[in-house]
Amino acid sequence: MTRSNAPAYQSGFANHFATEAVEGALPVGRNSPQRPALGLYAEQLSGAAFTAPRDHNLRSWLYRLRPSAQHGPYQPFDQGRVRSGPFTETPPNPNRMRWDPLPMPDQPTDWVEGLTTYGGNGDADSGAGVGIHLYVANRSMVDRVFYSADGELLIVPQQGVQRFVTEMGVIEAGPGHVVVIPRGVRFRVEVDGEVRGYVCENYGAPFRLPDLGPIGSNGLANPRDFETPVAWFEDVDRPTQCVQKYGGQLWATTFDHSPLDVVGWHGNYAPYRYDTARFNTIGTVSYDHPDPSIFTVLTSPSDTPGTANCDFVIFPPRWMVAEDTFRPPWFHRNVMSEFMGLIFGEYDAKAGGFAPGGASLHNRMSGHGPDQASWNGATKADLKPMKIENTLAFMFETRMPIRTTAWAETTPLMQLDYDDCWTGFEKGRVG
Ligand SMILES: O=C(O)Cc1cc(O)ccc1O
Ligand SMILES: [Fe+2]
Repeated sequence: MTRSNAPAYQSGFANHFATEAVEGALPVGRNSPQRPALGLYAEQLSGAAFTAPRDHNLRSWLYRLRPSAQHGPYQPFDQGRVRSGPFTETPPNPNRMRWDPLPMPDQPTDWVEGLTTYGGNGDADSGAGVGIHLYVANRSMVDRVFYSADGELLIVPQQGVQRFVTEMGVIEAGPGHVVVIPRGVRFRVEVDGEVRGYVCENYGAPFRLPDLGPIGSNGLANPRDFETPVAWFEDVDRPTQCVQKYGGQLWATTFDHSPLDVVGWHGNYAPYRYDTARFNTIGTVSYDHPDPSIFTVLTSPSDTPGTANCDFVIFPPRWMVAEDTFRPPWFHRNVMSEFMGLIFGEYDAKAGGFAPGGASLHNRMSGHGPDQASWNGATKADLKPMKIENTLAFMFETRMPIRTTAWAETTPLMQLDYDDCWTGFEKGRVG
């Protein structure tokens, strides 16, 4: 395997970048010259319809050692625990669910082999919904690359440093980072030990920054803090297996070379990472607990204004100063469905049971909120300014209910006693 040097990045969200690993690889003033420099092949990678409005149009031009078209037929590949929308393995289930952390593998396992689908909604073909996966791995992908034709991948590492060696450059990420790999972009994941993380496979509109409304022109995730790698390529003539997810199934073919051979590229369709430590968290400075939409990092809008196909929301370290307020998340029922994960620390609504690497699901209109221990603590707390520290939780919040896979409903990781964290609240006193 070729190891890249320390990755370098370009700053900005969905900028029109131009980057070349070898000087002169990029044509100047045109995209498709009669004979591209250095004998390279020009290829357009479209992430939006050609005719998408300009501010939604996503495409990049890649200049590569060999055309992407140079391969034989794809054959079905072992699905493992990967599933896809439409999710029909189990009937819709309104129950609140929580899972213990996905254990590290006891066999050598790479990122593709360790991918496990918990659930999702919508339908990959129709371009609406999400697939929700966790992954564990303890070895690098070797002579193997992966891509999803079904959706963009929002990856949330939870343990271990991981290198996403993509066609368009190398991204290093660990707990606290998020990585987005656009639909169709091929990559391998290199690891130095055990890693774990979460994936939102977004079948819908690509993630973008949320509007800020009255917040103004700065705040939440600032565009400058998104990092896209510079061009990087390898010139490797060993057979390389390319696994793709297409139409909900895994397929594989073998290239006679590494397809990570893009010498230069330009455009606004590219992978990126974001360090959540840079999130400008906004909250109340008076009273009440605001809706968690103020913590939205990225949103995949649907056709209904303000009603996301998926919002990616984080619960980062922050000051709590609200007066006369129950400060943790309130009890609530939500038309949107909420899948949560924990990167590190403790989540302020759950004093126990929600562990880093675990997950919870609160589907449409299911009652949830603080567990009893958190409620007890927060109702008695002395409301001095207080910092929630050393914690990072997140939520994939989506407009359609989430259906779980058969694996997720039957795994021993499922906490069958989850409901108990809300039993035993004393009745209100009216008499
Ligand atoms: O359910 C959860 O813990 C997520 C959540 C957090 C919050 O602060 C408000 C609403 C909400 O759904
Ligand atoms: Fe919630």
